[in-house]
Amino acid sequence: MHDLNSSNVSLDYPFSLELLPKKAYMVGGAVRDALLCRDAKFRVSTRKYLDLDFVLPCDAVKVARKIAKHYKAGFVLLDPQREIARVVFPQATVDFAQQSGESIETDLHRRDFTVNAIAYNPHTQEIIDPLQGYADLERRMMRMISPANLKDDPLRLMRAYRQAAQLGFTIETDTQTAIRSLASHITEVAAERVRVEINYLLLSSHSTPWITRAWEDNLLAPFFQFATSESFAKLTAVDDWAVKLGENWQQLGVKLQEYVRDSVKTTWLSIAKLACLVNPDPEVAEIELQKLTYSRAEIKGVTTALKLLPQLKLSQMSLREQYFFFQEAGFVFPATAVLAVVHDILVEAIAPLIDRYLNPDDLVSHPTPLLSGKELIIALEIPASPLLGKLLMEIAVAQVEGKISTPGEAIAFARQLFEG
Ligand SMILES: Nc1ccn([C@@H]2O[C@H](COP(=O)(O)OP(=O)(O)OP(=O)(O)O)[C@@H](O)[C@H]2O)c(=O)n1
Ligand SMILES: [Mg+2]
Repeated sequence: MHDLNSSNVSLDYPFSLELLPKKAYMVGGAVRDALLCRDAKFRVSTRKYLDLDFVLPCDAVKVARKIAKHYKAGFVLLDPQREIARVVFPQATVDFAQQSGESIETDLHRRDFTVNAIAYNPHTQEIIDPLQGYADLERRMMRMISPANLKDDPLRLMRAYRQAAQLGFTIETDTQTAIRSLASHITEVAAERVRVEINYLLLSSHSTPWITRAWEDNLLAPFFQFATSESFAKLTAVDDWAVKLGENWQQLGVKLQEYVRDSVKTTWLSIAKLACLVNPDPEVAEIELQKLTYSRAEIKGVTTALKLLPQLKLSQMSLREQYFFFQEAGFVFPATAVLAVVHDILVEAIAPLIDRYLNPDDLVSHPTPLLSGKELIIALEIPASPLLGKLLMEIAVAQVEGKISTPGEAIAFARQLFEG
């Protein structure tokens, strides 16, 4: 039998196994990945942060509580009814769940895919694999346990594509057929859970063919009603251009990989991709993304990029226009730049803007105010009002245009505007 210990794979548990009852099983992704890891060529992603799942025949919450207490780790009661609790260590999250059904085999039969339905007893090193998940791991295949299980939790329909993408697997033919026929059930799933899967599928270029297939199999149409096959083709263009721009402007490449929202893994590159899938009208896009429970920062990212795109399509921008462009773009600039080239705007046309953005001393993209609002109030003896904001803005523009460069000149310039 396949033995996790017969290999050079070491499973580092974040707690002592002595605290775990004799009849406890590790299940899910951790077992799957550990078995895959035995053969380095299967290894797709190395994980720093562990996510472990244990199934216990009884007292799951009690055991979790005890372990959390022992290590002063975080404790979250996820589901008191079904007895699921989470213990959060600095380098790992461990879920403890009450076994579903009268045996571990029954529990495994209720899961999503065979490769995720392998249990491992860390005390005895016994592997329980009633659905031949190991054989599917060797074939590198996502195979459903049954269509009924997919229907029980239709998010599993999307998990097939996400995990195939992450693991470099294929989806077995009957499974794919079942997914297609059950696709309409995806709308029964909480939007938040769908969003998490979408985000994983937007995260890397490996996933692009898989999100495209998920769309072709009708899993995404309810969420991106305006998307077409061209929209999905653009995702590949985003991946390719991100690499090309990153070669030319390394810092831009780095920024595109930065997270907008860490816990659920949205990068600026994902923002550019989302902008390809939603309606190009920012107001409509906003509604689509709200329904998918994207955060305000994520929605702002997409709508800002969409709003700025038409400006980049125009020829030469004046310094004044560039100043306002950067004011609006802010952090969203890298995503906007990628979106622009994907929409056939020439790299040469936006290169000067990229150079400005990456130069911290550039006044157009990173203005350093000559005067504060307070200083202007004192100098001109005017009250705080919207006019003040306008004057400060005109000072900034005049500075960008090289008309003024000292606080004194700024005051004189503002006085002239104010009095004239
Ligand atoms: N909708 C779901 C979610 C999870 N599971 C089961 O619960 C396990 C753990 O779930 P999760 O941590 O979400 O996924 P993993 O498969 O572990 O994948 P990863 O953590 O790598 O994303 C899965 O392997 C699977 O057995 C399931 O059957 N149906
Ligand atoms: Mg997991």
